[in-house]
Amino acid sequence: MTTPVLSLRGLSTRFGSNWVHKGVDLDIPPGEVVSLVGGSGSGKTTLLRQMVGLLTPTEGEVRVFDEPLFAGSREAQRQRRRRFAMCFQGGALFSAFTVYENIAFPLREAGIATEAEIRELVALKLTMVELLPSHAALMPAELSGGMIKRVALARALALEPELLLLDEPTAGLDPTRSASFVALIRDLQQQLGLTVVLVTHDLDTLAALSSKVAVLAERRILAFDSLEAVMQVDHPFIQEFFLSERSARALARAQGA
Ligand SMILES: Nc1ncnc2c1ncn2[C@@H]1O[C@H](COP(=O)(O)OP(=O)(O)OP(=O)(O)O)[C@@H](O)[C@H]1O
Repeated sequence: MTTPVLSLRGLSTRFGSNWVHKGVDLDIPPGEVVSLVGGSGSGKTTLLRQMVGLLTPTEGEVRVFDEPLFAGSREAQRQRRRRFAMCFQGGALFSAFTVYENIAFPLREAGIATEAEIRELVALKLTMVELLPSHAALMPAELSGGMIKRVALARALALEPELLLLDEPTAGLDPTRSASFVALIRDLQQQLGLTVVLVTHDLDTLAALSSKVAVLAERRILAFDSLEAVMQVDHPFIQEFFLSERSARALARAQGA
């Protein structure tokens, strides 16, 4: 069996007396695009934050690239950290930095490139996300919602990660901008051979991107399979989420695309 890029093993999360996750197990093989869905408050964002080490689960283990997330020396952890990146909902750009400085930030922090190389890499990433060289000088406050997401994606791709995590990548975008951002993610995923985990409420995004869907319900991963297979699972959340009239329309649109 292929070694998973990301594994969650017996992961449980408690906030005060509230258990959000209880025994979450999930293995994500390389090259998959996995959409994580679940009801509001089911703990999707929390799980994403645990996957990148921003939060520590109460119990259980997160493994990336076949090693515990926090295994080894500080340097080993830094090396591992460079192999994955997360795009936060809303972009989380540094508001006092230009677009250029935002994208250059991870490269500077990693200390692996000269200023001339950084200039070249930033230009390359801007092209990758279909922005113009002139956008480099803009401040985040001067950007549209779609541009913010593209800059956040360029910054996440700066160190050429193998694993990309996206929290609600199309939230707040109108349908046209959402479709074009989804197409960009799909193209980059294929070009770069990325493994992607995304949290989304948006069925158009889910249907257009996912090779697999993981359903978080009853505090665990209730189903993990292709969209078609997951839709067959007889569970109230799944039936409501995928088989409502609105969902059927979105899925039909995606299949016709
Ligand atoms: N730092 C925290 N302290 C206490 N409770 C928290 C904390 N972070 C999250 N929670 C709680 O954990 C639960 C899961 O939150 P989370 O944001 O992960 O859910 P979600 O599935 O992403 O929700 P949504 O779809 O509404 O964004 C919620 O009940 C939330 O209130």
